[in-house]
Amino acid sequence: MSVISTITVKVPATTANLGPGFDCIGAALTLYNKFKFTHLDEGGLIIDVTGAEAERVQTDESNLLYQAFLKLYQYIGQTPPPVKMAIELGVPLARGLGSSATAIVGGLVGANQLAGAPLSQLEVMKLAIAMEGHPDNVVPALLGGCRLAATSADGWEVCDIPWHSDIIPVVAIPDFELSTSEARQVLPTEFSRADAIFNTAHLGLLLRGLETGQGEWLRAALQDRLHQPYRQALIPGYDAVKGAALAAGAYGMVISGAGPTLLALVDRLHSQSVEAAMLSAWQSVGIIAVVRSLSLDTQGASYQG
Ligand SMILES: Nc1ncnc2c1ncn2[C@@H]1O[C@H](COP(=O)(O)OP(=O)(O)O)[C@@H](O)[C@H]1O
Ligand SMILES: N[C@@H](CCOP(=O)(O)O)C(=O)O
Repeated sequence: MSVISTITVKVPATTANLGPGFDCIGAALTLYNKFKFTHLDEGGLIIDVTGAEAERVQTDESNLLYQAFLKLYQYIGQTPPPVKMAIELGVPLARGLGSSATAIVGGLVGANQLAGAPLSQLEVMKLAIAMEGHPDNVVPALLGGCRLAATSADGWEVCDIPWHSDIIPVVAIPDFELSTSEARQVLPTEFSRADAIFNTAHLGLLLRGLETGQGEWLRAALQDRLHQPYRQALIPGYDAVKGAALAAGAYGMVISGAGPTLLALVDRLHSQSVEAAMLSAWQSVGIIAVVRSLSLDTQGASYQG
């Protein structure tokens, strides 16, 4: 068996929703999965996974990275080549940090490069959104930064949301999983006019708060009535961790994506005290967590080889 070509794709974790922006806004974070694709001259599919919780990732054709790889070849009307995929996990699985989006974006970008780049970045983005079912993880995972996606007559309009450099995202990642599909099942399908207005107003305020770093706007903006009230019960310790983050000086705390990771937005001065407070609040209810201050990834998916 010999190697025809290789490509390595690095994709950032993402935090979706940011409170009031359910299913439309997300930000790429400085935490990464790496995917190495080796195009072989013969054979079928080989998947090798390393990193924490590697044993939890499927190594057959049901693997999401491979499903995305396949999707691109189907889209361009070609047979996928024999391939070895080496997955280096840096993004924890099913924690609300967009691990599935890394696999979807990684598989599509890797396949596109191995196939000689037949698709534009916009076409890859559309395929990724269709696979994930919502844009708020895959768009920032592909493009980097904080991104808002809205449907348009032609598909999607995506815009870059300015993020003030003083705003630090602190993620508190507990040692239990919550699948996104499970956390979507608890959501109502209809909302009151008051709740729709509440979220519209708070998302508008959030965009200005992120851009300016204005503390009062951020403090008021990080509220939501579309998903968090229904998901909090799935996250033991939610109230304790939120209380601790706010008392330590965070602007606010929200569920990262569908959870269970909790995300605090904090100014530089308070990031260490907020980290410590969130960690000890979770410990106090018997949950082991990893808490980290991260930065915004501005590059999105990148590749070499
Ligand atoms: N690096 C990866 N390679 C292959 N599949 C992955 C990878 N990361 C995540 N997945 C798949 O996505 C699932 C988690 O998706 P999801 O429940 O949406 O959580 P998350 O919030 O992390 O995106 C995993 O159980 C696994 O099936
Ligand atoms: N808008 C989605 C985001 C899911 O993010 P994930 O990181 O948990 O996959 C939702 O809230 O369901």
